[in-house]
Amino acid sequence: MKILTPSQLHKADQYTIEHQKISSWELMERASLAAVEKIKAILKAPKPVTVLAGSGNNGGDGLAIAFHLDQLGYEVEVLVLKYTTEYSKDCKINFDRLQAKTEIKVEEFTEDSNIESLNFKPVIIDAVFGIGLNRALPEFVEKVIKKANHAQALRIAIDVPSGLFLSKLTPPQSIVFEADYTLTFQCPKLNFFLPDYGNALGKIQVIDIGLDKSFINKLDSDFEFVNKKYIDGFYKVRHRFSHKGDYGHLLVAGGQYGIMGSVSLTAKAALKSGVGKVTVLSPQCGVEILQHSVPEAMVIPSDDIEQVSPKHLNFKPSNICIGMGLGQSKLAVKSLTYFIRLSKQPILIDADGLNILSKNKNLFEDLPDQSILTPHQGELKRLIGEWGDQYDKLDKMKKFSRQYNIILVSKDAYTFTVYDDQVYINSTGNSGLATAGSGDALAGIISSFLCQNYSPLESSILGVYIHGKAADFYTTSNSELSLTASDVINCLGKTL
Ligand SMILES: NC(=O)C1=CN([C@@H]2O[C@H](COP(=O)(O)OP(=O)(O)OC[C@H]3O[C@@H](n4cnc5c(N)ncnc54)[C@H](O)[C@@H]3O)[C@@H](O)[C@H]2O)[C@H](O)CC1
Ligand SMILES: [K+]
Repeated sequence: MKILTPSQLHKADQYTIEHQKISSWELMERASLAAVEKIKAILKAPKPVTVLAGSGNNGGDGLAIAFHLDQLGYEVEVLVLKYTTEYSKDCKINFDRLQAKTEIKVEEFTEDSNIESLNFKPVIIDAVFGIGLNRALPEFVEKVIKKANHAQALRIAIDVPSGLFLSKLTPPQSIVFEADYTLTFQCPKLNFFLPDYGNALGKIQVIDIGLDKSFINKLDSDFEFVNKKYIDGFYKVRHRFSHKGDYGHLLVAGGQYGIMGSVSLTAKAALKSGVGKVTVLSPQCGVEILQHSVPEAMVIPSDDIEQVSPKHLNFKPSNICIGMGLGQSKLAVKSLTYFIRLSKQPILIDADGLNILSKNKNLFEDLPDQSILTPHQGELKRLIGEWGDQYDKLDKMKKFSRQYNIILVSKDAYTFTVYDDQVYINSTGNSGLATAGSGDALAGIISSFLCQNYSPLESSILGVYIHGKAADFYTTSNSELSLTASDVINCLGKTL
């Protein structure tokens, strides 16, 4: 799903209005009715609602939502935060409709209003600002939002949590509506996925309001929101008449004394993601552990008891995955160098392998094209250097990926896969993934798809997607904090 900018969305609005021969008010009504359906599903039963409405079209949405909730028997009150002298055309239509057709109490708030008397119902709907916010919130609006954020209420933002900027980064310490749910129209917005105010979004639900698809398809965007529809576009169905040779042979190289679980998780995750065969190059101390923990994997003992060492292989791996538990000793550096130079296919480098790369940048020249690096944020900083703000970080990631022709999987609350100036933002996963071994499992999953003839970019996008999907499956019946990397692996079979 393309991630569009506010100006692209405005253009799509206009095009749709002209080509579907509808009025802007009808488009607003369509959007608002769709939002009401989502609100009903979230609330499950009517609850008293306070609608905070602005005087622009986001406010117009809010007034339409108030009207339709009232028609459904909800107890609704409306607070209009009149931050412009005039209502937008469509907002005014909805304002007049409320006055004419309902008994709803509509209170107009301006900068001279007394905020102390303000109370909220158990559900607060934020329709104050949407994609049109272009400067700091008026002070009186800030005060109302701050009070709403402290109220004992369920908070639902319409289109964008008010106070969040979309066309630039929101200044630190800004007041932003802290939504439990954000119901956003047509596509998510890039700033939703940046850590600065990412927690203000709550659960994001995208509402397709029928903007003209042919127009949207022609729009350029560097950002793709990866959902199931996107995955279905390249996911391969297996054929009955196939054999394990069709699904590749992965070499996993890593582990050291006391950290054998890392490669065990990687090997298991690779097997649970469909690779044909896995061989682990393991320190001698880990051979028995691996034979017990992952009987489906073959094991080659390193020449060293406690660490991996360069090793002549008696088979040609389809792809190599290296780094987890590798350590950063001289021998580890030698091993990484050896396998980077041995591999003619894209190689996946994770964990200590990345830290070694950061300290031996000469190795980048030897990386096969479209190799995959899977750093968490600390490892990313060591790879690409410190960044200023989040936009600077995005630029640095794109530049790094282009400079070395590699796929960069930046693991975070929303994992960004970066290649060829495109950024693929994953839609699955949850906070439970912030747990030991989660990255080892991801490395195995992505490597597994590499061996199954997905392109390195597809392998990365698909691997990140099902890694998060497995975590989401687990947390449908378990808490996020109880999630372990083994749970992710055990749930992989539930993902596609
Ligand atoms: N295709 C869609 O996504 C549709 C979206 N709809 C809704 O329309 C809003 C966007 O409406 P717009 O009037 O452009 O902007 P806002 O309502 O977000 O802002 C109101 C207005 O206020 C002015 N303004 C901006 N910043 C400030 C400020 N800090 N202080 C005072 N005034 C400010 C500016 O002029 C804005 O225009 C979108 O989010 C959806 O909710 C349609 O309903 C359906 C199609
Ligand atoms: K809003």
